[in-house]
Amino acid sequence: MIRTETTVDTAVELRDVVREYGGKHARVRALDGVRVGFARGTWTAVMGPSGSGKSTLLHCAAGLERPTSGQVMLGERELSAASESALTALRRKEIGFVFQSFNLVSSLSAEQNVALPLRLAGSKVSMKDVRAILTEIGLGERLRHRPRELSGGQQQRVAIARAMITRPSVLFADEPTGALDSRSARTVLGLLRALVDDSKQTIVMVTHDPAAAAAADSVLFLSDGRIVGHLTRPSTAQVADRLAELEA
Ligand SMILES: Nc1ncnc2c1ncn2[C@@H]1O[C@H](COP(=O)(O)OP(=O)(O)OP(=O)(O)O)[C@@H](O)[C@H]1O
Repeated sequence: MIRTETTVDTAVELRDVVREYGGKHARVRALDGVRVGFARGTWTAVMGPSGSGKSTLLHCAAGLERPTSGQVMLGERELSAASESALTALRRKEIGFVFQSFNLVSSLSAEQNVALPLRLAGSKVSMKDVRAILTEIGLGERLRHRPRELSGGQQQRVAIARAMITRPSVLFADEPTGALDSRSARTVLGLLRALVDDSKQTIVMVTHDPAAAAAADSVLFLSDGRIVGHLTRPSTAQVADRLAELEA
């Protein structure tokens, strides 16, 4: 099995995960026996051609979808065997998710958006903590702004703060820089790097952008639902070359 680092402290592990879609006559095997462990405190990018299974891998690892067979372990707990209610609780407390399209609630301010996961989980909301995290990511002057009053990069930073407020054991990101200009993308990637280096956050990120992938600690390559390669601390050019080979 590929491990993203040699350490045995694995935050999420996929064991022989198969995910199929469709009925008997139009079956698609989106993941075809994926074995991988994501080490705690590391940042992994997942790349591959369109349709190679990247989003499916992320959704299975985050407990948003169940594998057809195989196991998904979040630390010691088997996500793939959890009941719906246990899964919902785990997703609220242990898993953070950031999307390409930010998915902020448009009627709520930045600070209300960040507080939302705590309210949903029925936890006590400390607005002091909410403001501290927004200030830390450079949005201390924008606490009361609604999403439409913020730039794309600022909205994505609010979305990251919202995902981090419950201190999840893993942060999953699906194309977090896909909708951003290159300067905002660099700011968001810098924020993710700081979370890994300073807070030992585990991040698993799907991206199409070789420069974003090169900001991670390692890059996994998928093709036809299988892991076909792994690079550690690659350059942007190395990532682009490997992707071009897979797309050829
Ligand atoms: N809900 C679904 N129903 C049927 N087929 C699906 C479904 N979701 C994904 N697939 C299929 O599974 C395969 C993998 O899809 P997935 O979205 O994981 O790929 P991807 O690598 O993320 O693609 P992209 O880069 O284009 O977003 C594709 O063939 C896709 O058509």
